[in-house]
Amino acid sequence: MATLDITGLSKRYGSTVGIDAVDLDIDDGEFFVLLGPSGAGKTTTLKSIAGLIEVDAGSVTIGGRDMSGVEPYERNVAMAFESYALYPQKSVLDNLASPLRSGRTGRYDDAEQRRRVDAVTGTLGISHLLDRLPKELSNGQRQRVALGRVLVRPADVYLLDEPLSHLDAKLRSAMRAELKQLGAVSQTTSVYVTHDYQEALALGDRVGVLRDGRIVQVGAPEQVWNAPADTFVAKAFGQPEITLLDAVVDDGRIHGADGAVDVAVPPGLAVTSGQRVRLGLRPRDVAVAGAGAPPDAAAVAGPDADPVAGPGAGRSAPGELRMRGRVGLVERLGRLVEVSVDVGGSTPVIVVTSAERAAGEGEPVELSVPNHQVHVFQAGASGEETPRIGSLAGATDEEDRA
Ligand SMILES: Nc1ncnc2c1ncn2[C@@H]1O[C@H](COP(=O)(O)OP(=O)(O)OP(=O)(O)O)[C@@H](O)[C@H]1O
Repeated sequence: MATLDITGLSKRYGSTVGIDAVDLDIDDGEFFVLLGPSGAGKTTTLKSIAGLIEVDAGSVTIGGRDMSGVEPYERNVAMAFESYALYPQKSVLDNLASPLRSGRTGRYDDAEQRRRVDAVTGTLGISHLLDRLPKELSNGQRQRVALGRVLVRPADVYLLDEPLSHLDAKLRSAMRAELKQLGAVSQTTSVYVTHDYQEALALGDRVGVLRDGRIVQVGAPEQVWNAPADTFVAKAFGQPEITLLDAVVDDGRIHGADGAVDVAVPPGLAVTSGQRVRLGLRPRDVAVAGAGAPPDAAAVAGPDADPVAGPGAGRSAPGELRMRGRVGLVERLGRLVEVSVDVGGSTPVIVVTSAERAAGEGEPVELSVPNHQVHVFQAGASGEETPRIGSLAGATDEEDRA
């Protein structure tokens, strides 16, 4: 059990930035997830903590002890790599027990060894494989044995690098649910690397998002989900990606998507007249109010409004943003469908909805999004990531940013 503090950690490989001034304070017993795309610096961070690479600057402190100059095997960290290293000539049981037999991390009699091995193999679903050799295992089974080898022995910190990446989706989600329940994991400070946002949200006590070697945001899963620090984080969480609509602030209102969006600036949102912004709408937060006239169209848009007038601003009900549009592409995703709705402007709004609620291609629809789920970001050049300013929920805006 130990805290893990990382300060100003930097590592270059020639001219390539591995990590750049990474700071993290991880609590004793915390399960911390590092999320980022390929090449973001996740593995470099883990290897730096383990002492497997020499960093250019910064420090790693485990349990209050500075690790500068401390050899990897003296750091009392256990690391599981995505590429699993197992002894090819040893059985699964012997592979799992070998960290307990080395004597480096304490002495365990046969009964204790067996108890520890049983605890991890039960959770990892590999109890029936104990007599096999690594070459007699599938990749997913091999990966679980490699993870078991790490978790079988007590350590101050577990470093887990995409340890479930070779499992199919179903097994992976079952396994991640159980992984955190495992006594050793729940009690040990752990850093878990993934590029799968669902895994990060499901597992992390907190999540740190890495981009180009830098930490962009650290927070509890609901914080990074509800208040992404910038468009990069917003895009990293959610599939399909968040839609970003260009808009502009004018005379106390936000106008966008060629008139489809017209909404008052909520109190507390720090924007000024003339400022360009981006409105972020997550596909699962957007509801299709109905094809053609929604049942409550008269109440929402007034008796004179034409609900099938095509793209244009729906009058927003209190608490939500409404937009009219026309359905473009409809793509089935099993029970759900992904619908692309042209609301005017150059960017379609992507909606994920149930097949029953989806309108057909070409049909007019009205979309609605709760105001607190409409994220407002600064505008930027194409491809540029920009910070979040807040949301359209005036009342909860301060809370969102806290
Ligand atoms: N040994 C090395 N030599 C040169 N460049 C390296 C080396 N290891 C990593 N890099 C570079 O450093 C950057 C960060 O790599 P790192 O492996 O930490 O990323 P990652 O987030 O773990 O990626 P992935 O998800 O693909 O494993 C990348 O640009 C990578 O190409």
